[in-house]
Amino acid sequence: MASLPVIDFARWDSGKADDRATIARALVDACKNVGFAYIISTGIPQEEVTRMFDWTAKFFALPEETKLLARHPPEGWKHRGYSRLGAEQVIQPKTYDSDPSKLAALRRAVPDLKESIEIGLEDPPRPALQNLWVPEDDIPGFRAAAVAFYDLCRDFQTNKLLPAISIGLGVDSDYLVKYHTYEDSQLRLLHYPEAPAAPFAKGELGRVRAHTDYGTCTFLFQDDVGGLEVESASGEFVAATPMPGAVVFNVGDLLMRWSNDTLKSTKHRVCPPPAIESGNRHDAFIPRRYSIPYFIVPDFDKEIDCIPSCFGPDKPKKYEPVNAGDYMAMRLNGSY
Ligand SMILES: O=C(O)CCC(=O)C(=O)O
Ligand SMILES: [Fe+2]
Repeated sequence: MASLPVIDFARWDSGKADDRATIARALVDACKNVGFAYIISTGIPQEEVTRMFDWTAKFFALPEETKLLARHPPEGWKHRGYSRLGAEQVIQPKTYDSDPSKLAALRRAVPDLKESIEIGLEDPPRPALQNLWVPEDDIPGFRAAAVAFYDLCRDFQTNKLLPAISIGLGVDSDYLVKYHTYEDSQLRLLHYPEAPAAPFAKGELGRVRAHTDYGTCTFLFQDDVGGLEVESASGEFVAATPMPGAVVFNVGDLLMRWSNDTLKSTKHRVCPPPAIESGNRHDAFIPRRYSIPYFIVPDFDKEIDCIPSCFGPDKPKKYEPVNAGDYMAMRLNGSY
């Protein structure tokens, strides 16, 4: 049995209200009870996913100095471009009010060994969020392929996923879509390199430490290596084993707040898979892994106040309204 609920979007395309309501209910139940699900039949063709993994491998195989031509800016909120090994450290502080040196100490604690490139909308309204690309000649076709894949993800976001969550919460089907109109959402290509196993076994290095995602929600493509784990209600981490053809979906902190804690943003982490013994030639090593998450984030100028169906006389609002951009900047700036 799958470790997470499986939500099948196949019948969404029938266009019938009752088919859509059934999917919406199952998805929102998963968001309330688990905060995570596998989604199948997204409509994103599997050949395109495979092709994007091929591009991902090709991109990370470029020399470091080439990748650094698209270097991520030092400010975490300008979340575009290439972060080399160690540049970004996902942290989960109890509070963000504390002094910056405490955040820096958390980032250093058990460094995550990964590199990534963040891709957003081409020609965004805010120049600070312009995509950063390596020169076309260094990897011809990569930019067009990444932009086309971003558009496939955005299409699933706008025409299926956000409407389903809205319907499941009992608000208009375009309620959430209206907050995500000019796209601060971001596609991330991630590479966890092959590495000697010993520092991982000793706890000196990790892949991604336990955290919750920041924004509205995330869906993720993973290869067949494994390592993603999701915290269960009893506090144990359970493997989100790769399921061919499925994306792993999860609720982010902003949607949890927005829904007055009706929907759950659940902790997850990436652990190294079992080490591979390679005979006498080398020490044991952990295999490389690629993953491709797509983070759905509201337009930065939108005010996020409790979703109307999520509060009432017996369920008062728990949170003040917050500006989406201020909220995301607080979280993203802590990671760099
Ligand atoms: O690579 C993965 O499977 C998960 C990555 C993740 O949780 C994140 O980037 O927020
Ligand atoms: Fe995450």
